[in-house]
Amino acid sequence: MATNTDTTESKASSEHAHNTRYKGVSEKKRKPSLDWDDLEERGKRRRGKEGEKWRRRNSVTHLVASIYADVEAAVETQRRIAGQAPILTQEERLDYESSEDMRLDHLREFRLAQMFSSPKTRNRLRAAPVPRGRRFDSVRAGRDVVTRAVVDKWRLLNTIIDTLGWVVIAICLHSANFRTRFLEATDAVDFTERLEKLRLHKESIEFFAKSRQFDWLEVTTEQEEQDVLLRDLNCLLTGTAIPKEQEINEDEAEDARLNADTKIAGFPNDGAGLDHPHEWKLSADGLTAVRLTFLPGGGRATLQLQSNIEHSVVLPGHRWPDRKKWILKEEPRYRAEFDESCEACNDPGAGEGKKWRAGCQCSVNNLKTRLAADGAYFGDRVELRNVHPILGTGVRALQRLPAHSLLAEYTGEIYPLYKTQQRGKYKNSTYLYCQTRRLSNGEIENAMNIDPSIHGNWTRFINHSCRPKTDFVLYSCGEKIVTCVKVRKRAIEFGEEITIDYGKSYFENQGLACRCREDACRLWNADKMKDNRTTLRQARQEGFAPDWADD
Ligand SMILES: C[S@@+](CC[C@H](N)C(=O)[O-])C[C@H]1O[C@@H](n2cnc3c(N)ncnc32)[C@H](O)[C@@H]1O
Repeated sequence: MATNTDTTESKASSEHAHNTRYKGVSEKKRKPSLDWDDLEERGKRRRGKEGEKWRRRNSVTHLVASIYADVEAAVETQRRIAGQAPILTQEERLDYESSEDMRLDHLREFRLAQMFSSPKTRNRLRAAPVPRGRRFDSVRAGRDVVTRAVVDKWRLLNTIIDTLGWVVIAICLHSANFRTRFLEATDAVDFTERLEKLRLHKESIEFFAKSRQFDWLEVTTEQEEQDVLLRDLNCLLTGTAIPKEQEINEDEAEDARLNADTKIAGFPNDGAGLDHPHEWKLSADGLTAVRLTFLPGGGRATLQLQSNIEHSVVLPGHRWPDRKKWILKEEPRYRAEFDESCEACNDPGAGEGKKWRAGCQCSVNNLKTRLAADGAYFGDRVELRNVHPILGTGVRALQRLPAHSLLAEYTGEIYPLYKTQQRGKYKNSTYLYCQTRRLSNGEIENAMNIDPSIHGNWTRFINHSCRPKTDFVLYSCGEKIVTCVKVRKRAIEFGEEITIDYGKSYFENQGLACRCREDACRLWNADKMKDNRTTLRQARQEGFAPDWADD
């Protein structure tokens, strides 16, 4: 995330590089230093004739002219664009697919890949009208000569940059999928449809890239900036991979967070000074990102930052009424007695009764890999965004999340049930989830609270819907039983809000009326107190009463 500190640091380092470059050159003769935001800002600020001139100077045609200075590149580019050679031969494609480049690209192309491969999009494309400015060429297919439309790549590139702006195009260029699709576009409509999707999610793309600190932010001077952009545009036009693409190494990033842990017992991120992308949310208009906070209950409570933790934590010091019965004294979630194997590795554990021991140390990540048919990683590619003035923060999918996939553990602080009856920080948290336990006689009982008010992950921001897209599910995993969020029988598409069913009692206990706006909404007037009850009139005025509702 480009936090304030990051921005200040990158600005400082940018200034340093700028000063080194122009050492001994008078202030007047120095070119101003730029960062990506400035570049974009300058374009926006310039209006009228001056703006027109600026845009022309910075237009892709101008940049592409420089690309053409390199004759070899130009020949190659023209050859490919003119369709005289296939854009990628079968062999080249196979090469690419098995290469390191593809692996590195994978992390960048998360949303584009899904966006581009949606069958819905493809069907709509087929039905789309023929655009103006379409050209044709002929290719031999067996004995036949087939006439097909080809798109003017320059014009297409100009349109893309006009639509997305420099910052977002600079990010998109780092997606191998985006580059391949651009080269493959044989029809302007083909790309226009995709471009529209990109435009709609422009801020999300920028937010995602910035919050993961993609390397295009590291360029320091105007010259370097143009060089990088030219290089990347050249890669786009010639169908080659961007050299030295930055690998976003999730493991390393996670290690950094975990190592800084130890300062405050139990909570991996505290004191780390490193912000996790899911500790930030985008405003409704997508123009700003703010750090997430929570105001705990209790008299002297102060606003606290919400931090991201990968796994739930049971802090020592709580008095657990049934602790005597536990096999592992510090772990209320221990997978004993359940007669269930670990769902990640099938380990059944060994021994009986009080002697029973789990034999594996699997984590929810092992579970995810095991359950995802193709080993894909789900769960991190989401964004937190202000979805509604009343609902507040919600979660949007930034990739297609297949039906039945396990998304993430519902993480938080684990403490005994009675704590919520006490005054102070545990009272009435709106994020509270009650994990259940199956007794040996088969009955289910409420077992413990998971409270992500301060320490949790993105799942705590999932809003309720009476037609939910996910469920809370208990899994046996490693030594424990963990609560996870799992997609229901319909896949969640890119850009959709992820929702879950909180249950009727949640709304009744909170004295809250549901505002999910679903036709099937059953809780639009679930407020607990009669005198605080939402009337049909109110609900209609606010637009969240279902059509069939009767007061
Ligand atoms: C677990 S939090 C979800 C994240 C929350 N929107 C936020 O901004 O932190 C639950 C709270 O979100 C709001 N909320 C979520 N879904 C809702 C719904 N369908 N109707 C009304 N309020 C809802 C309520 O204020 C609820 O107490």
